[in-house]
Amino acid sequence: MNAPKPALPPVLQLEQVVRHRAGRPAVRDLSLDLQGGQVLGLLGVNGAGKSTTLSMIAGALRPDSGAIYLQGEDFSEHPELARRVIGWLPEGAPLWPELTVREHLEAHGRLRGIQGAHLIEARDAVLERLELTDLSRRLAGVLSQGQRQRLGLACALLHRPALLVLDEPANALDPVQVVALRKLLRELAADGTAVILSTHQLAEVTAVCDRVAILHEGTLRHDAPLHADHHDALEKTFFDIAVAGRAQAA
Ligand SMILES: Nc1ncnc2c1ncn2[C@@H]1O[C@H](COP(=O)(O)OP(=O)(O)OP(=O)(O)O)[C@@H](O)[C@H]1O
Repeated sequence: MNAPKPALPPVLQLEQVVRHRAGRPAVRDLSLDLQGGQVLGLLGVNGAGKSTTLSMIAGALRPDSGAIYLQGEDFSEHPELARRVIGWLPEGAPLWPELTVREHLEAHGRLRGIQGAHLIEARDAVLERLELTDLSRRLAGVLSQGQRQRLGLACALLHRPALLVLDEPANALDPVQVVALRKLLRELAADGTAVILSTHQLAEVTAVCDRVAILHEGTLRHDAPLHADHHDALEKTFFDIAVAGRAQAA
């Protein structure tokens, strides 16, 4: 009889993560994990702690306490894991205006140790996937907002990360591109990529996520599976948490 395969560790694991900003708690005691192939929607009102959480996962901010594990390894002991394991689209897709679209992708690839023919192949594949091939020689500084967003996504995807961390990925995309993005995220998940996606658009969450987490004042208030037909239930849960939080604060 074959021995059972050892279970893979979660792609991402947060254990009691705490982070203060400007002396106030921004994320409190946050624990969650994410398996390959899962798409987690992260919701919360303004200031709930979503971007702070994503920045810690991507390695741009350090937790004050608690631990983050990537593929079972302690991130604080192996910060270099971020470059290999994570693709990050920060809020607003920051870019270098004086570099062209293809130069951005080549720079991102080199930072991750991809070179030569592999780099060209990876670059051209994401250019095509994000419908940027015709813009590849254009300077980032003259791209439209939606085109910038797609370039940010292309940079995040270039090295085929196991975990995609996306802050408002549908921002500034036109409706055709929004639908294309949903399809892309579902395809990546089907290939085993874990995705964590922060947004204010409940419709984006119900369209692509199979799980939803809601943060309020830095605390995880809800973490449950989600089905595409549960939009109304999600809206009710979100408003219950947001409105109750406001009433308590008043
Ligand atoms: N650079 C910063 N310096 C000081 N405080 C910050 C900074 N960035 C965020 N904060 C504070 O940390 C808390 C969490 O903010 P965060 O940006 O993580 O929330 P968010 O859920 O992403 O909000 P939004 O939906 O408005 O983008 C807020 O109280 C915010 O004021």
